[in-house]
Amino acid sequence: MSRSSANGVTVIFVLGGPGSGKGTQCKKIAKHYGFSHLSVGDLLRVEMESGSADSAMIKNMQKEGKLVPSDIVVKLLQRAIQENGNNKFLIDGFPRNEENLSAYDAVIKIEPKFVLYLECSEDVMIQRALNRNQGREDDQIETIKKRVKLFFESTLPMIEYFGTKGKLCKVNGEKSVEEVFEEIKGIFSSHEISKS
Ligand SMILES: Nc1ncnc2c1ncn2[C@@H]1O[C@H](COP(=O)(O)OP(=O)(O)OP(=O)(O)O)[C@@H](O)[C@H]1O
Ligand SMILES: Nc1ccn([C@@H]2O[C@H](COP(=O)(O)O)[C@@H](O)[C@H]2O)c(=O)n1
Ligand SMILES: [Mg+2]
Repeated sequence: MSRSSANGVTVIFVLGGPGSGKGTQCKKIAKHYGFSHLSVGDLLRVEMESGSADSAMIKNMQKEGKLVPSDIVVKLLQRAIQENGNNKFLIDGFPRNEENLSAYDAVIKIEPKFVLYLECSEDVMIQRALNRNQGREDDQIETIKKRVKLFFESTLPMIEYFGTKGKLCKVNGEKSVEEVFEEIKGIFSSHEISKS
């Protein structure tokens, strides 16, 4: 039995390419529905700045647009969930590939209620990431292109896998922020998740 049904913890995976709006929408969902937003990219950035043994490796992987080994990512995620008093989590930017999902299933084991996918074209992703202006070292054109390529090669097949399991909820991420959020509210309502 999944832990979600065993102890009432709700997890939603939020996926999409770089710049598709995951962070933007997660902040709105968190505020509206009382979820805790765990951005795996942000957890890695915090770990990188902590000066831990993995700092240099994480910095290098992010700069190169590559994925950090799943055991490290899942440990950070597990700690973030355990330290948080909430029982409702949006996991943003995870799982990115099959290895991520296997490590999650082995350690955290909370079946996601559904997977929210923000679909965007490559051109829109690239323009948004380039214009983001948040000082991210990986928001420069060469790295963005690598991240987009990795998304199509490794993450999209995962997203399609969730579709075969009946877990996938896709929204048009190219609409305005408010229009995307309206679509998301419809999805939450159909899963009987109400405003906190
Ligand atoms: N629907 C939208 N329309 C226009 N701009 C948007 C929309 N959603 C997000 N943005 C803008 O696009 C940029 C990227 O958004 P965001 O940081 O939410 O993407 P992300 O999916 O979290 O990307 P990453 O995977 O790189 O962290 C930000 O500058 C944000 O303000
Ligand atoms: N599951 C993950 C998620 C992220 N990373 C690394 O962090 C970078 C930024 O991630 P965003 O979700 O904020 O875009 C990403 O390019 C990877 O280097 C990861 O390794 N594994
Ligand atoms: Mg983000």
